[in-house]
Amino acid sequence: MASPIKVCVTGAAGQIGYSLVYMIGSGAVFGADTPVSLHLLDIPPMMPVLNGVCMEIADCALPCVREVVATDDPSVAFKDIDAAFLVGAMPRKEGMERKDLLAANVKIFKVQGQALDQHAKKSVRVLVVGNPANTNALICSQYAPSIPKENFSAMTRLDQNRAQAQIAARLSVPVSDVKNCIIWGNHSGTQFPDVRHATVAGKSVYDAVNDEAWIRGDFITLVQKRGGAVIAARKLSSAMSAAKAACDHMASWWQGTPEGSYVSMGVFSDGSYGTASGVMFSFPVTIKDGKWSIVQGLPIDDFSKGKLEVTGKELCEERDDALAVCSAAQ
Ligand SMILES: NC(=O)c1ccc[n+]([C@@H]2O[C@H](COP(=O)([O-])OP(=O)(O)OC[C@H]3O[C@@H](n4cnc5c(N)ncnc54)[C@H](O)[C@@H]3O)[C@@H](O)[C@H]2O)c1
Ligand SMILES: O=C(O)CC[C@H](O)C(=O)O
Repeated sequence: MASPIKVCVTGAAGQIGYSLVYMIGSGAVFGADTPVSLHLLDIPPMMPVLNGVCMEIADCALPCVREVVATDDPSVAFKDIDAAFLVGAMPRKEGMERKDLLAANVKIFKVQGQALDQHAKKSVRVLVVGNPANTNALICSQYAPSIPKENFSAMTRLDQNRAQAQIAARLSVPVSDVKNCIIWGNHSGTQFPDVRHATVAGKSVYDAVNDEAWIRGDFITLVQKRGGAVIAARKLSSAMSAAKAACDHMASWWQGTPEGSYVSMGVFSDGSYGTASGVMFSFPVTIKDGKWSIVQGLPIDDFSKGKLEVTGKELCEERDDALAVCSAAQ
């Protein structure tokens, strides 16, 4: 076995953390032959709970787990790490607005950006899960200027998984047959789940579904509102599916995308497809040797263009609000 890679999970005592640390420890992300050193961060009042999580990790007897570091100190948690899952943040509860969440959470990502800048490897790959994920990833990157901005990403893989699962259910096929559903823009109610270029067992999803009104209507709304529907049902934010998606995202980033497949990731926008630049916009990407590239040249019709504009506008507004919160906090 190679030497362990250092993987940090923040919010490790929380709901998503509980599923995520097991999945990482089981080898599902970095490979069954890759040993990991788990760096688990949470806030001081959660240390007893985190201690219980550590006990359970030990009791899982996972061959990949070589070391567990549990701490409330970001300088310890981020020391020389290769990969970070930034989950630690407040989830939205029923009745809470997105703006309330932004004000509460964005400051965490400023502080963690600064800590990553000082303590992590410059090659660290950072996945932001905590909401508002795209804008938190932007702020984190902004406060970590010594780390390339390409090393920061936001999670929209849960939305992609949700979209692919809905298409599979509609067509009564295994979800593994459905590929290349795209999530454009923000991980929010303005995201654009797009199946124009998706395939089912190699054929066009659009043709197989053969119902444009559904694809442009109920399907989009269902995916956009799925997180809220889970909160309404569970009285808690999605956790198992979020942890699975975080693993899928990091596994794609680490291991690359298969030929002909792409995945959706919130990444620093260069203005591709006429989108807002300077925000973390979710695009279809391919990944090779640890580097993502935005898939270029997909035809975009007027309907899609309108959707890209709406979600891009929201991301610009969130960025401006977040920067105001961060400068007020100085
Ligand atoms: N991007 C997505 O698709 C997606 C999906 C689901 C949930 N989320 C978001 O993930 C976040 C976590 O959700 P959860 O259900 O696990 O919440 P949770 O409340 O169960 O757990 C969050 C954990 O983060 C910890 N925490 C808070 N501030 C911290 C800090 N500064 N440093 C380290 N840890 C800190 C808390 O103590 C808690 O243990 C929320 O913001 C939620 O909205 C995102
Ligand atoms: O707060 C929300 O509405 C969504 C929570 C989470 O990001 C999800 O998608 O399940």
